[in-house]
Amino acid sequence: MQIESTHLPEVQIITPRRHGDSRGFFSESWNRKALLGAGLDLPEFVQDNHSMSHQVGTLRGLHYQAPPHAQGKLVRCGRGSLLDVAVDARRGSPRYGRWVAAELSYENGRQLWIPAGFLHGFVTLQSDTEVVYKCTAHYDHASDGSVLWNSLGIDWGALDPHLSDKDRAATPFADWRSPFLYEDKA
Ligand SMILES: Cc1cn([C@H]2C[C@H](O)[C@@H](COP(=O)(O)OP(=O)(O)O[C@H]3O[C@@H](C)C(=O)[C@@H](O)[C@H]3O)O2)c(=O)[nH]c1=O
Repeated sequence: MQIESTHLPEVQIITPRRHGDSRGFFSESWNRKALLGAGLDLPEFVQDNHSMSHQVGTLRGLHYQAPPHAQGKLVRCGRGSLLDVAVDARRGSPRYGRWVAAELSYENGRQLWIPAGFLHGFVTLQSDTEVVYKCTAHYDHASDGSVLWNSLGIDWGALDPHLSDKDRAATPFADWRSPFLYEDKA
């Protein structure tokens, strides 16, 4: 397992080892003990999600659930590829509004760890891309929110993405009052 930091210190890229043989490969896609041993203290996961997007350029995001239902997410790709994006949305954070993007694909096996307090979204780079992710809180419809995908200067590589009605009508980042607060642990 390999752990890479990004320029947002709380967001990390985890790449589990793949044991390949003539049949294909085997991989431990989630191993709490191994991640704890590597210094990553991920909270308990309570829900797994799986989505599939037909079109290249399908964009889902930028999503969050407000506290007390805020979710941390461990995201990976089951089929195809995507650009996965996390945005620091904690008011008072020195990195408020900064974002990181990582390409996750079936081939590269990378996972992105996105803690609570960050917006999450992705755009698909291949047709029929499947995204699978573990969440630290259950879905709560009333706490669910979306920030407008193109209001942060993120380079999505797609100018006219396929969006849900909810995401098309989302609030621009500058007009949005984040429900997240930065707690400096230092
Ligand atoms: C997210 C979610 C949705 N749903 C339902 C609500 C709705 O009828 C249908 C589709 O929901 P959405 O349009 O919100 O799906 P989607 O746009 O894929 O939303 C997801 O996007 C990514 C980027 C995330 O980070 C996720 O947390 C989630 O917000 O599924 C659940 O039942 N449970 C869930 O956990």
